[in-house]
Amino acid sequence: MANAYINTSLPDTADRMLFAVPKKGRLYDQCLGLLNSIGIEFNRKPRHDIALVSNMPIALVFLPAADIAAYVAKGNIDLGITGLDIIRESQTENDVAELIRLGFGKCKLQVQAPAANQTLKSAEDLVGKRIVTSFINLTKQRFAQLEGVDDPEKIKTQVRFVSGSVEAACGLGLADGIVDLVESGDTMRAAGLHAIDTILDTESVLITNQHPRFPKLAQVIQQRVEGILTARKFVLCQYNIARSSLESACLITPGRKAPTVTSLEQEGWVAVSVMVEKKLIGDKMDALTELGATDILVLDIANARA
Ligand SMILES: Nc1ncnc2c1ncn2[C@@H]1O[C@H](COP(=O)(O)OP(=O)(O)OP(=O)(O)O)[C@@H](O)[C@H]1O
Ligand SMILES: O=P(O)(O)OC[C@H]1O[C@H](OP(=O)(O)OP(=O)(O)O)[C@H](O)[C@@H]1O
Repeated sequence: MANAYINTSLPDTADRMLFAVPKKGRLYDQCLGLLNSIGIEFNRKPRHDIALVSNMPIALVFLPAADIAAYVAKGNIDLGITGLDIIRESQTENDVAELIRLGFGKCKLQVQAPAANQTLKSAEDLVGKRIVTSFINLTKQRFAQLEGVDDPEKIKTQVRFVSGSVEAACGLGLADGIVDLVESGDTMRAAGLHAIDTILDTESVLITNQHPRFPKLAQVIQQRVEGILTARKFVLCQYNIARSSLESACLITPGRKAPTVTSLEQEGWVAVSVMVEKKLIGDKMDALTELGATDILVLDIANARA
């Protein structure tokens, strides 16, 4: 019998790798920025959650971040970007392969309690009390540890699910403590809460299922992402140094593998070109200046490949 429901406005994704990215929320802008920097071109029509990539055999699928790990784990989707917190909460860590930590969406899953309550100083103080959270599984696992119980379903602490505005629960008298994501801490401070325990440090991750249908293409995406992350993490530092000081200079800037050294027209001097971690560059420049290096230049790296 013919398929009674054929939606001809849906793009044909047969023979394309399905790559899920968050459709909105905290990770959305950074994900789009990453897709752009790895050269993925697409045109997403308004209200459409599937977009065909024009320059690669990939279809992007825009999904709620909270669902992506489960789709990838089940094999419906080949590749995805989501938070580590979501992978752990949806208990999919054994069914997905973590390819790369992406360095954005960094925050902590914390137990928070009213700052004014002097009796709640650590997570142990909430054992047996009421907790509200969107992270039911991770919260139950943490309290099972604290209670010394093997089965998280058998804890005496009462853990209740809410889907958002978790921080309001204590003020409304619905909870003694909450478990939620914290980045700057502003949301919790505004709600009169403070951290008494950290359950997980999370960030966004590129994941694939254990049996990817397009392993070569997934590897290409992984390599491109790694290149962009390296480029963001390092700068290229160039300087001139007396050959007699080259050994000391190489100790200051050893590079990822080794510095490139070229001779200068000026007798006894060499030019050095080397990758340096961005966060260390100020200290390195100071040390090189002290050693007598001149013409120190620092250049951004647009892309990189090992
Ligand atoms: N404050 C934050 N700082 C950094 N990363 C965060 C923060 N809040 C959430 N994240 C990360 O982004 C992921 C998605 O969170 P987000 O709140 O955007 O979800 P959402 O799918 O938009 O849901 P919602 O319906 O609540 O908007 C989280 O699982 C976490 O990995
Ligand atoms: O420590 P902060 O920098 O204040 O960030 C923490 C807030 O960010 C997340 O929510 P989000 O703002 O994404 O909205 P949501 O409550 O709708 O999930 C989280 O649930 C906290 O409420």
